[in-house]
Amino acid sequence: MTFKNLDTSSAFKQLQALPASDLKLVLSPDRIKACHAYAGGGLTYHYGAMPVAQEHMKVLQQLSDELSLTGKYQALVDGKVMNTGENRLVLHHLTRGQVGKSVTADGEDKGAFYQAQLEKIKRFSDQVRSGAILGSTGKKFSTVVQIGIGGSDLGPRALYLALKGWCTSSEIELLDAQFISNVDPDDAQAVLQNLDLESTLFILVSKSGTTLETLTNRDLVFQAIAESGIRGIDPAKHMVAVTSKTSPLAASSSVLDSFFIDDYIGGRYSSTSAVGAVVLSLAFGFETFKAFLNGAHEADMLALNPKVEENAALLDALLGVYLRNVLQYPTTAILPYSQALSRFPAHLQQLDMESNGKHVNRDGQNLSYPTGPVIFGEPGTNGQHSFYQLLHQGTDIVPLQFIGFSESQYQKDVVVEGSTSQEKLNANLVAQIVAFALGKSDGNANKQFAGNRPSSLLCARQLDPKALGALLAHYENKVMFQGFVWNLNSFDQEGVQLGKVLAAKVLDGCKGDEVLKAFSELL
Ligand SMILES: O=P(O)(O)OC[C@H]1O[C@](O)(CO)[C@@H](O)[C@@H]1O
Repeated sequence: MTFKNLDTSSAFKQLQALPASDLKLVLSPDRIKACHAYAGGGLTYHYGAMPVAQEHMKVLQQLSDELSLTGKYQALVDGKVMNTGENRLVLHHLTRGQVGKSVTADGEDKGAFYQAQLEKIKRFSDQVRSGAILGSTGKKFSTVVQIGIGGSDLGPRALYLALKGWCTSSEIELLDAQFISNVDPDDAQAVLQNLDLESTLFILVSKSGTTLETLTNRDLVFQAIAESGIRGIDPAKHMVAVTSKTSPLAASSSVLDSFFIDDYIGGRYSSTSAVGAVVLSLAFGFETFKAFLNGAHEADMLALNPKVEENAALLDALLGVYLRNVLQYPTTAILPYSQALSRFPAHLQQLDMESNGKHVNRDGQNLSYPTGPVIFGEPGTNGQHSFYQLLHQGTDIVPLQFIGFSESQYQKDVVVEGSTSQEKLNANLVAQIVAFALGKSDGNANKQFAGNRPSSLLCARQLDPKALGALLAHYENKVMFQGFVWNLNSFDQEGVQLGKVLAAKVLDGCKGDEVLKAFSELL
């Protein structure tokens, strides 16, 4: 398999020569109906409002073939070392099903290892939810609190919020889930002050077992339990750990139980491993979590298809490359028209920017072309009343990714002025796509909308566990394919180390560093 930089690709040179399609001329009902690809879990990717024509699609297929994008995905799931920076396999797909060959590493079958952890999580969550496992003072657990940061927080938190409404309306018994991530002591305090500690189970999540924020928050929790004055409460019976077998946390005796991941699951790709499985199975029950995994696995299987027009994640990735590297747009907005996805853009920020925010290729050589875009987003319609002004009339063009659903989760609605709230929500979504694409001419320049602002849409009937699993996997696979196109390693994160090292130096008295000292005296 050959790895080469994007600027050495002949298909990429052809792509650069193709002018963008003028959306104001090409957007039509036929085009909207024709331009879509199934993404799994009932989710469909629509790209009619992207500035590309049949010639672009032909060249994107050539680019995909020339760079062996699906071949690289196949190699990844077959167990080739794709995290070159850390010399590790990349196995998060295996946490939701077998996509490639069986993979053996560290003397064990990795599929069997993830499956065994999942079965252990099923047994544990069933026992907690049924009351077979109780808190140390005999109370049933009603709240779970995840303590973790980055990938040990953002994905599970976003997914919990995404499915809470669906589970409630499906009459699934819920355990309340809360999250503590920031080392700001006010984050932990805001959660701790409202808890009934006797009926709370804490989930300490750190793959490395060394993340200072997480260990500090664990100690704040232990301190709160010690200071609670509750007779007979045993902190060790109120905490479980999710970590890797090689981490310092693995041997801890101060937890009720431990669940394991390994070095082949990157933090930001860990939502489908024990990192997400424990909290989501406890909160919603294992069956809901399993349905979510099935949605993700379906998307993973679809992503193997070498035909670009039939592979939603690959197509989304390649269209993103066209926007980033040919049209030179530096930003992408993620706009879910679903309140349940309120934290999903925050998860995608880590997924995309920690993966592809790189300036060297997988061999450590400087790249001469732009890589991962800046990602930001908010749920519509709230965003419309905030930053959409710049999106419509600002000097930069920001490509947009809309996410929408025909039906709400709670299915409780009201008709006001002839339409339900869900109809109003989706009317806004549709209106925005068209407003961005077609614009509006006006004699008054202040009221002029230039149009030609590209967008895509991921939509399904309802945000249920399968659709959510497919949505998550769609983005993971998109980011992976873009990393292949840019010839970088999407699976390490050296860029977050320097700040950690300097913070430790500050805590250690700055060690003679005058610049650090001057700044530290400000606070
Ligand atoms: O699970 P851990 O080892 O505590 O790491 C937390 C997070 O820290 C990071 O390494 C970056 O700071 C993320 O990639 C990761 O998700």
